[in-house]
Amino acid sequence: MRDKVLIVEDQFIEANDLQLMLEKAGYQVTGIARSVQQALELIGQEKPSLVLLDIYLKGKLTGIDLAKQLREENIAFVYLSANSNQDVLAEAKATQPYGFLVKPFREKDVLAALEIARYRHEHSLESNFRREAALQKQLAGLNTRSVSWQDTIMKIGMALQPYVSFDFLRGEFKDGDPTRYTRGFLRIGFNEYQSMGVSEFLVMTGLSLPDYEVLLRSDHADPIAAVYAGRAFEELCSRRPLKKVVAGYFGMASCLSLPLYLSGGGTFYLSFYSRSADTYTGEHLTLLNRLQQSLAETVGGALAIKEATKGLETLKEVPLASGGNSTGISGFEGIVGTSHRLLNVFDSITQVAPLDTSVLILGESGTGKERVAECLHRLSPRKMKPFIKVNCAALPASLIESELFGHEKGAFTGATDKRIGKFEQASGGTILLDEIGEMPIELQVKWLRVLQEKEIERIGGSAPIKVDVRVIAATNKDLEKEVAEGRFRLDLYYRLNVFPIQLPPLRERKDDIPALADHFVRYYSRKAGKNIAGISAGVLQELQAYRWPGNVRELEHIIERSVLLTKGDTIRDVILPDQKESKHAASAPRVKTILENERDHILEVLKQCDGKIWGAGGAAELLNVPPTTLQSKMKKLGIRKEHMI
Ligand SMILES: Nc1ncnc2c1ncn2[C@@H]1O[C@H](COP(=O)(O)OP(=O)(O)OP(=O)(O)O)[C@@H](O)[C@H]1O
Repeated sequence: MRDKVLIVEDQFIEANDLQLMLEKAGYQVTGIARSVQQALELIGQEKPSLVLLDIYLKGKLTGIDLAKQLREENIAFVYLSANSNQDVLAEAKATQPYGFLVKPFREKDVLAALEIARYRHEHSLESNFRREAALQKQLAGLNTRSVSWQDTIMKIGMALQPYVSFDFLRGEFKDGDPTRYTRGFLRIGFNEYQSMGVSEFLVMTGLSLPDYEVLLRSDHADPIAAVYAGRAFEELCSRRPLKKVVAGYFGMASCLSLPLYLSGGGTFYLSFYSRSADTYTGEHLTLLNRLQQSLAETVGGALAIKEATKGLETLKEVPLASGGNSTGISGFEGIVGTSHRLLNVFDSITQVAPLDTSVLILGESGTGKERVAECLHRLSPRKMKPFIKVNCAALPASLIESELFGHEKGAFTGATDKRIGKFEQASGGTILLDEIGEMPIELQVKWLRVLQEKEIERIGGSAPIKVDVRVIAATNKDLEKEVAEGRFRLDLYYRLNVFPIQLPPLRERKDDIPALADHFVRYYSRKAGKNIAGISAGVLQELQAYRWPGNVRELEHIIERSVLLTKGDTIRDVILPDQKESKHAASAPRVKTILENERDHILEVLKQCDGKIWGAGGAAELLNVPPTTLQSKMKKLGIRKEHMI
């Protein structure tokens, strides 16, 4: 069946050119609309599968207004735009388009954009269906019979968390006594929540019961599900002071409210709050609206049980986290931290790990992208199969192809044997393409074919080989910028970007620094055979004030170094790059070279080991390199025995 495309464009000539172009390529054009109004009429008559959408149109409404509606109706759309200002582009991007074409465009750009849009739409639809089915199953399987109503709300919240992420969830039954059936759940770990009834809420927020009751009476809930972010959230808080208390006390920045109409009468409200302003979108509303009935049945059942078993509540309060040192969550081993930004990453991992979808991990260098890729593999049904890593930046362009796809014997000079490429080695498992932004542009087109057709061809091979591999790509580059500058193919970017996971830089999750520092102190202290218990409060303050351009990797190196230099049982001094520069500023304004730093580091370790290189407690062991390597490095760096004392 031919794909149906609607063109929404007020420039007559451009719209006609597009129509000719599309029809020539085999698309069926369902019409040309010059305004949002006209577009809606045409969609009403015949639903297109794709819309090409200009931002500026005739009439008051813009393409961005129409885009919001298209999202709700699940119709894919690609923006056509002349160079617009940043604000308009940001607003357009927030509607999550399936592509962007900047005028003037060539025919092949239009056709490629439509292809990509269709692919992405099918994939997101497919994964949405799978997600929703999984969630429905989980909700239906909730055992609400033997637990209290609070436990039921908590279980619902936990089941929804990967899909509708929240840092605070409030459930309340508004009809009748306002202090009954009200519960808040503050997220304090991946699967840990502090449950609070009205009295705990009052203690925490410092409100008196009479004040609370006054606030409750003026708190008129929404009759339909709604999302509030940015100015709308501020406005909501000014209208509804109870929301303001939650936002102010727990630091929330957006909210999604969902009324559940219970069959036994009355309405139960679920309010999801997030510390990030951009958490909730129309897609969350669509999902929750579809789940509304089953949620209402589950909650209604739980409240009815409560009536029948008054006094039999068994909710176990989850204690507040005591600044734990690791997530302790199975599958996330090795990833330390419980900041809300990191918990959101865990939610995304939980959501996508079991599927076969490609994942693109984005984040600055040292934020833990490789760790996340390992988790995705470990939590997937492919966990018993290989996990193969390829660092695209470390391979010379001439070798990448044979490294990835392998070669036949005699394929080129020097190919004396057949070689199985990394892709085939990962068969049945997962391949991580690290530093994907460095992949040479000539190879990108081959890679695109592999993703599309799931088959590879060895160099010198005569036939393609089918392979079943899940692809995870990672980069610290801004791929959209790379695309704009012609270094990365747009089509490959869209193929990879089906499920992006953005890792926050360490400076945006400083609450994780104490746990990370503690983790590294214990690890390196054990490794060096020392007995260092922790770091002083002053050092911790310095660590929290620093900006961490090198992220967790930099923190790890600094702690490792401090462990080696510390004599007592507590780290009381730490040399951070800025500090080091300013300490040396007066006497030596020159910045040290990497080799000089390496020399200093080796010397410090050698001094600490009294010049011992080999064996237990020797410098080679502490530096985790073979003794022969250390000796040749020392020679190269001009380190001699007399320097060590
Ligand atoms: N949350 C974390 N908990 C514990 N260790 C971490 C965490 N995040 C990163 N690390 C450690 O920091 C170092 C860098 O992590 P990783 O190699 O995964 O980063 P990356 O983002 O892939 O970096 P690059 O872009 O430079 O390849 C590793 O030693 C890793 O173990």
